[in-house]
Amino acid sequence: MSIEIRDLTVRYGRTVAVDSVGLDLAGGKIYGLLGRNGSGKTSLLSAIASYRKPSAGVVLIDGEEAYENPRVARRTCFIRDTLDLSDSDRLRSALDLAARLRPTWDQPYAEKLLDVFQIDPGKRVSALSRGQRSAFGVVLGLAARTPLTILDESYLGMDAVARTLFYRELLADYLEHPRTIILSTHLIEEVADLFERVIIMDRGRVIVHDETDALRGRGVTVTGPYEAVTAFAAGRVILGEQTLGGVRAVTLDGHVDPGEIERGEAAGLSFGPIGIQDLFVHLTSQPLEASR
Ligand SMILES: Nc1ncnc2c1ncn2[C@@H]1O[C@H](COP(=O)(O)OP(=O)(O)OP(=O)(O)O)[C@@H](O)[C@H]1O
Repeated sequence: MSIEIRDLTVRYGRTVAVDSVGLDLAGGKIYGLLGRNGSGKTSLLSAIASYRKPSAGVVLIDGEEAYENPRVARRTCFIRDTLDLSDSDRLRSALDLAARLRPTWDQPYAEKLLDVFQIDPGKRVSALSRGQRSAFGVVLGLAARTPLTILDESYLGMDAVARTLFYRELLADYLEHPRTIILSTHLIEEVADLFERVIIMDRGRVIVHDETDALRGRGVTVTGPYEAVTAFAAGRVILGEQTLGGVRAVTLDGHVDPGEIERGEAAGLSFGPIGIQDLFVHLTSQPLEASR
């Protein structure tokens, strides 16, 4: 399902959680949504999933306004850490309800996932550990097979084995049943290979929306004699820097041509890539004035 977001604002009283966001998401891809605590990820996802009425702006899903639209709701699944279940619910009845609500629900796949995550559906929600709760959310999200599936920090509390199983299942099921999946996370490097595109939020705004591969090639570190590094960095966007004695290291935003790297190396500079995690940290740790 494709998503068009126009001028979307979500406010809580005087707090602006999502600030005039515009975003076009083509269908059939896995998107990673990154952002620091409080940057507005859950608020944006809640508006996309129609869990929250936009304060201003609109979300269109396959061209239809999403809010209070039953056709869109049936085809959308939003899993957040509260699970939207009461503690006394048995997992079996939550699965039955999910099956009734979603025409795309796949019960045999749900049973398989319960096995994979070793969850007993006879238990009550209150009897689940933190990681099992998250895993149950993943079961509900993946087995729903909805054309739009949104998983908000679904890995919370899961151990490394459970997370690996989650990523493996997500990718395998997506390849068999392509759909639009949005995954919010703080574990950037761990899941970056899953995402086709990455969206980065900072203080209510979308500051990056790009192919994951393009982001991997964005940004470079340059290290070498102070004067040579300074000359190379002139006119470029510096995201971070360190100086030790006569040696300066800078992290630059943007692409650097191979020819420039060759000339830089001849001048005694060394170049290195920066990972998506580092790029994220640099882009989202700028002071307010610098980021606007
Ligand atoms: N129900 C609410 N009432 C008042 N303010 C809220 C509410 N929910 C979120 N906020 C505020 O809106 C802003 C964005 O919060 P949001 O939960 O969308 O961020 P987030 O990126 O999902 O954060 P995290 O990574 O910590 O989960 C924050 O300043 C938060 O305090």
